[in-house]
Amino acid sequence: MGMGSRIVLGAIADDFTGATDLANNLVRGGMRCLQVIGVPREDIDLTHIDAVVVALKSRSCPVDEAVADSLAALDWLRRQGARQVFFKYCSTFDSTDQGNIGPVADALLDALGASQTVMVPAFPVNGRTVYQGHLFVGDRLLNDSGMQDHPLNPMRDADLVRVLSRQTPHKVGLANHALLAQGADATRRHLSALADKKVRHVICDSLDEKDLDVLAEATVLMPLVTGGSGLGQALPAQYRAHGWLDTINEPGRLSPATGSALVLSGSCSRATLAQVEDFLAKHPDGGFALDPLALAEGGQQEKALAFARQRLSQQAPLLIYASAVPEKVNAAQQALGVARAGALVEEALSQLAVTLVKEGVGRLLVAGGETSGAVVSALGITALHIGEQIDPGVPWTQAPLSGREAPLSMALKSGNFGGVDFFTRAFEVLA
Ligand SMILES: Nc1ncnc2c1ncn2[C@@H]1O[C@H](COP(=O)(O)OP(=O)(O)O)[C@@H](O)[C@H]1O
Ligand SMILES: O=C(O)[C@@H](O)C(=O)COP(=O)(O)O
Repeated sequence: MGMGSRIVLGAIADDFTGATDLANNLVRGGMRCLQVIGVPREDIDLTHIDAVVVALKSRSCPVDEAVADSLAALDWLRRQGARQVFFKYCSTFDSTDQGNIGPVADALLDALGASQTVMVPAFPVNGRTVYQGHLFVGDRLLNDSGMQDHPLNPMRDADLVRVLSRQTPHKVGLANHALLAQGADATRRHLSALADKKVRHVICDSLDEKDLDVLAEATVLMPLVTGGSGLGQALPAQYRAHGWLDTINEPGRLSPATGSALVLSGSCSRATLAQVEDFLAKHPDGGFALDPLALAEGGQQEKALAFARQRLSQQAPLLIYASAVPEKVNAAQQALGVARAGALVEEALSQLAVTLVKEGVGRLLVAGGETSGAVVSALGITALHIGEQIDPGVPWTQAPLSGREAPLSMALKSGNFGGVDFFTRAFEVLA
């Protein structure tokens, strides 16, 4: 551990790739970080670990479940001695009017006996910024960024004070850019003046890393902070300034990667579609396309497995993907239902991962948040050590796996993250 026998930061993330994104930024800030999948049932060794991120699947589930799971994670993290708790949600504030961001934050504040928290979704390097409480993706307001059509959490309002006010009975306030420009002391005074007026949640502007540094300095002593992964990169310097954290050389050091390489993609996000296209342009014979309609008929998964075995025996680059343009996805969803189409793909990719890892795949890249959740669960992985960043928000990770001598190297890519050559460059970073 950092200094003494406790972890410094305990984080609760509402999905798996979001957890990896935060863990990645904590490592970049200089913390040794472990990601656990769900709340650990037994004691785990946290020697030489400064931060633990508990990955939940609480973004789109019913509010009660999200609250209960988050409180269970909080309880476990407090028992590990976490000095500060971080509730990580999406940099596009994915949620509905019922929740889950407001209710989870309220429950965590109550459990911690705290009266106020900040909401800092920004991730500037990936184009997510907040100005006057309004969330932008690149140069578009959130409600004009594509997120208005998200299948589970359509985001049709960019005014986060208004969005959050629909999710909590408590007062919501704003710390705007002009305030942040005055520095950490002025920001702290503003937060405390808002607290006197019973403002429980403060939406924070952030245009760039400088704003995030000010926010980290102003909030380091708060029991609970919430946001995207951007704030996660700024906090470790503050922990060091308080003497809670050693200076760590190579906080993201992993063992050498071994085994063959495989890319599995169940993401249909725009960035992933471009990455699939780029891979196929470079390796025209290297891809196998899955289709939910063919999977439902039976036989396609076996064909994919045979194809994979042949490519792997030649040590050739390999991508198995269900990623498809919206028209194709809609057609499959209309024929099979949204849930069944998704489940067929997730099941097929998970089973392929389990079989192929048993047969020697040791470097596995998975694209898509839900897809990553399904694959990681099917592999029985309970904890991921965080290593080197491939692109902002996506690191290599390593997981011990029974039946495998060396750990499995995995990269879990959130749908909209990563450069166009991600599926090939990721393995060069690892080499
Ligand atoms: N061709 C397809 N037709 C229908 N659904 C699909 C198809 N390909 C993938 N899916 C499903 O779409 C969902 C994509 O979500 P996810 O993996 O979270 O990606 P992202 O991070 O890009 O949102 C998964 O449930 C996946 O199984
Ligand atoms: O904060 C972010 O943008 C990401 O960490 C994240 O949560 C992305 O969600 P998915 O695209 O659903 O993986």
